[in-house]
Formats: sequence, C-alpha cells, structure tokens
Amino acid sequence: MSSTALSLKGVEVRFETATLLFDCEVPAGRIVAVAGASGSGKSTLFNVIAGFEQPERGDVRILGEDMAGRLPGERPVSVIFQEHNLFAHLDVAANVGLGISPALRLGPAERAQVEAALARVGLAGFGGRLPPTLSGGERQRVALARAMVRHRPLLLLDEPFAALDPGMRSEMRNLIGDLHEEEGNTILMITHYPDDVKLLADSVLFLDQGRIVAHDDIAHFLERRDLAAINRFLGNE
Ligand SMILES: Nc1ncnc2c1ncn2[C@@H]1O[C@H](COP(=O)(O)OP(=O)(O)OP(=O)(O)O)[C@@H](O)[C@H]1O
Repeated sequence: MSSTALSLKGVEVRFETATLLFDCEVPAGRIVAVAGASGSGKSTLFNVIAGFEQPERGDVRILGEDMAGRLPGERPVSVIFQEHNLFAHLDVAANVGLGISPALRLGPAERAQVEAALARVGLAGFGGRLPPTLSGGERQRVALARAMVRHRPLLLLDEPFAALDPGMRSEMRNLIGDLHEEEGNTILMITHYPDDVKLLADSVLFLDQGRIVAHDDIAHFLERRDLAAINRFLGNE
C-alpha cells in the first residue's frame, strides 16, 4: 500500500466566478485540518476528492490509485457532513447498516457489527430510534458509527462539529482521535476553529482564494505570522 494517502497534482476546478487549483500530498495515517476563509475552496477540495465534483484537469490519487472516472461510491473514502448525514425515515441501526450493505441485506454478523459500532460511539441501545428523535451530537455519532463500519482508509469530515455546543464538540473531537488511533486511517477535517486544529490535527492544509497556500506540521503552523489569512484564522491580528 502507498504511504501517500492523498495526492493532488495540478487539479483545476473552474466555476463561472472562480478557478481553483489544488496541489498537495498527504502522508497516510495523519489527521489533517483543512482551514481557510469562507469561499477559499475547502468544500470544493473535498468534493473533488470524494468525486462529487469533476476537475477540468489534473490528477487525483488516493493511496496511489488514480480516481479518474471513479464514482463517489467507488472511492476508498467516507464523508461526514455538518448535518443531514442520516436518512430520517430509517432507524439508527439501518442508517449504520447502510455502511455495510447499501441494500440493507444484513445477517446476524453484520447486525452484530452495527451494534458494536454503536456501542463504540456511546450509543448502545439506540438502534431502534429514528434520527429526528436524537440530539445533534447523537446524530453525528451515528454518522461516525456508519463511517466506522465502512472501514475506508480516507475519512473526510466537513465541519462535523459546527452544529454542536462546546461540550459536545470536545466529546466528538476525543472520539475521532480515539477512533483514528484504532483504525490508523487518514482524516481530513474542515474546521473554522483553531482549537480543533490545536487539539486534534497533526498538520494543516490552509487555503486562500482557491489555492492551497500552506501545508504545515501543527507546531510550525501555529508559529506562522507571514500570511495575513493565517493570522486572521489564528486570531493573531
Ligand atoms: N457549484 C458552484 N458553482 C459556482 N461557483 C461555486 C460552486 N461551488 C463553489 N463555488 C465558488 O468556488 C469558491 C470556493 O467555494 P467553496 O464552497 O469551496 O469554499 P469554502 O472554503 O468551502 O467556503 P465556506 O467556508 O463558506 O463553506 C467560491 O468562490 C464559490 O463561490
């Protein structure tokens, strides 16, 4: 297996009002914060990696494999969004089970896997509940349980804590850190919070105006004072 989890080379995305250009390499097994001002290109970067957005040109590789022509479901990637990760009409167990079998063909072994994943995220016994009856933090943990049973090597977290209060944010952060240690996967996490960066990430991909302008180890990133956009993000102004 490649020791590079993700490689983007000359990846260009063109919209009517903006052209974005991404180049980066992320070693396997890292937690990488993806930060930058609103409109800098964070969501577009994720959409390109997950296969929801087709670049005009360039090379997207995950664990060495070329992703050209691979549909989102065929990529070795799981994505958790800020909200709306779950099907409201399916109970919690089914929502997690979809991660194992999209047709929900679940035998006893698969159902046991679902139960174990729910227990791991602190939701044992929640299998029969419907998502609208859960708190925001519980819903995000269900989404995390589904990502766990999928065992994809790359996990994209698009502001997964944004809708949560500070206590729950910190709980989710710890859970993600623990799961990362167990799985050894690679995580990219969009965040607007310097605390998430400091407490969870190994490195930071920083975007400005549709370009990745920095990819630094965390200690180096926190010391930077040379880019106005990073200063604004870190509150150094
Ligand atoms: N589908 C689209 N059509 C046209 N322009 C788009 C589209 N998606 C994104 N853009 C433009 O691309 C740029 C980057 O947007 P993107 O949503 O990736 O930024 P972001 O960093 O995720 O912002 P935010 O933090 O506000 O979510 C912006 O100028 C945006 O207007």
